[in-house]
Amino acid sequence: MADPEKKAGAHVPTVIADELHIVYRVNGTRAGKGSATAALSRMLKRGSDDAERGVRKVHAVRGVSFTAYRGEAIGLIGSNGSGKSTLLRAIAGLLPAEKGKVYTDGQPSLLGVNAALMNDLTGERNVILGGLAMGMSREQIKERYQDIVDFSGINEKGDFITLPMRTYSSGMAARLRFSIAAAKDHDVLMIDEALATGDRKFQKRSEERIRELRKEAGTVFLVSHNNKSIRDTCDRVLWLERGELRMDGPTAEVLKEYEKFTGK
Ligand SMILES: Nc1ncnc2c1ncn2[C@@H]1O[C@H](COP(=O)(O)OP(=O)(O)OP(=O)(O)O)[C@@H](O)[C@H]1O
Repeated sequence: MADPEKKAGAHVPTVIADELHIVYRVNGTRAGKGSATAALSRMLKRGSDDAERGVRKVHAVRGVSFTAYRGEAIGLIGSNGSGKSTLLRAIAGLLPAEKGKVYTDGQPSLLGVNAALMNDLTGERNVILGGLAMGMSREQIKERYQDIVDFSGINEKGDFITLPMRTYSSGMAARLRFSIAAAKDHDVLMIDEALATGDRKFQKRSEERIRELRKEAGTVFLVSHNNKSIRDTCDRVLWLERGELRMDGPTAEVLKEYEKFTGK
């Protein structure tokens, strides 16, 4: 349950990014990349600089700073490859900062379209696993199990929850992932494009749940290319372009500029 004291306190920071830089290192970008001799020569060159060893750097996030507060729903927008998913993964603690820092209050949860559930296990087992992975107790999961299944709508077209997840369509799998993640009250919940995958009816339900999660005093980040989803759920938007924060402000203002930029 959300802490009522935290709830009452307006402007409590939950995530602070301070001049954050994220750099990916990609191995094997020189000729003969896959061969054993290339691997051996890389090992022998240990200690020399990255470029010599055939390591390419991708500077995905460049000096991003912002502070997110409790009760905010923040949209992350920007063209393909602008660094949105990278920024979320860094906030979740899945990627190290090259320079700068991320501070978070509580454990942020990242819900991606690719969030790892086990394809060979049934939906039912995945609900339990996912719940345990988020730190819920078996009793809490039992209590919320039916709500999760009902919310996902997986059983609307037959008893699919007892079938392995590999038999689900991509939309059904995304719905189940969202439903599992949304069953818990998160301090910081980050959603990567999950809404775009469900059908319109499910999108509406998810948007409703995002609004509830915000009321429960958490902070929600939503990455989406769907400006309507952003408009309907977020009150603040961060616009990234080429890894830099181009604009940070109220949804209407930022979307207006972004739509000018994309020519819509
Ligand atoms: N694992 C990785 N290794 C190397 N480079 C990566 C990796 N993942 C992403 N990148 C690079 O980092 C940059 C930012 O990618 P990111 O996925 O964060 O963008 P995005 O804004 O989420 O894009 P999209 O809207 O297409 O999902 C891109 O240049 C991409 O090529």
